[in-house]
Amino acid sequence: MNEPLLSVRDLRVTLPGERGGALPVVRGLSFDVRPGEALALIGESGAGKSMAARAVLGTAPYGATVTGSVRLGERELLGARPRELRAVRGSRVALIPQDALSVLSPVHTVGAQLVRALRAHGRLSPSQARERAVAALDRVGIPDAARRARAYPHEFSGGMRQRAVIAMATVNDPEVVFADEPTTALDPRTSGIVLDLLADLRRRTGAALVLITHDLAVVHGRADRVVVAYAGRHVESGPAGRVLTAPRAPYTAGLVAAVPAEEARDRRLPAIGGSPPSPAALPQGCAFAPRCPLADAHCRAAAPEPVATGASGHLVSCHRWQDVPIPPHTLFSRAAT
Ligand SMILES: Nc1ncnc2c1ncn2[C@@H]1O[C@H](COP(=O)(O)OP(=O)(O)OP(=O)(O)O)[C@@H](O)[C@H]1O
Repeated sequence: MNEPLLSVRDLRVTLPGERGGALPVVRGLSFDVRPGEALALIGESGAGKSMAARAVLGTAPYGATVTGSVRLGERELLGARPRELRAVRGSRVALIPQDALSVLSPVHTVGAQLVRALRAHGRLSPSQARERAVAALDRVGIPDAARRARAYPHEFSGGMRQRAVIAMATVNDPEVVFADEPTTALDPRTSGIVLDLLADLRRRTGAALVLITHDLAVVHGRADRVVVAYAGRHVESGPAGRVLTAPRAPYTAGLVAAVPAEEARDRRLPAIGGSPPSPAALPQGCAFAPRCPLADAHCRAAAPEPVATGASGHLVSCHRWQDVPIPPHTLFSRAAT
């Protein structure tokens, strides 16, 4: 098995809350990213996925407390000097943020912005940088790249702008690319094109991809491994084929059950009732217990730690994982009736 390229251990992010309180938004998340793999980080809105990615890249918001360990190869990134982090960011680890379009400045041409990103990390002459910028646009499928490099972002369509943002993130050939909900602003057809593009770039450059999403439909066939998070904690992780077809955590089972099967699109989808807790009002014990059909007194008292299910690399954080039925979606269809 490949050694991890990026190793995140017991990552905790606490934000300052109103009136001096503290909001624990990431609460001890651990995961590895292996060279060249596609890892999906899944969970509903508010699970702490974006905050975890920002903490890994050293861009957590002002006032956040970040603890744990983020190792890139031999290098510890948590606590590294800002200069050192800036050198790593963009060149070895890159983020396509959720509000990706804000990455592009409206007052500079797309090409000029790519040239700037290239020259920030490499010793390139202006003409070499221009050539690489055009190649980066070409690589993400922007037609007539040399001409389009001279255009401003507002002259691009939504799908083309998203491609330009991907070109910005990957222009320095990073080893790991985090893509945070890369398709939320796009129509289904453009979403498919952008996801295929990310997969294609991964194959061509050998970069690992961390796909952050709340949408399991996006993950199917596009991830080697998955990590499911809830209220800032690990729920389940392992090979995608295993976790998505035989989930052992009730929460994952609920997410899987809510994805329409190709052959049964008109079937009423069972959904997990309720909504995730606010970081300001986390329940005691397992944070999912208030929504879980299997929760018992032990679940409400003690938060579960990850345990191995026995299947290779498959971990689950649930006291009741052995009681999750097969097929798992019956857990929520039963609860819904
Ligand atoms: N700047 C901030 N100040 C205070 N709370 C924040 C801030 N940013 C995020 N949060 C809170 O932190 C928690 C985790 O947010 P995060 O954006 O990481 O979730 P997520 O899983 O990525 O979901 P989404 O896809 O909706 O962004 C949420 O409860 C959110 O309200």
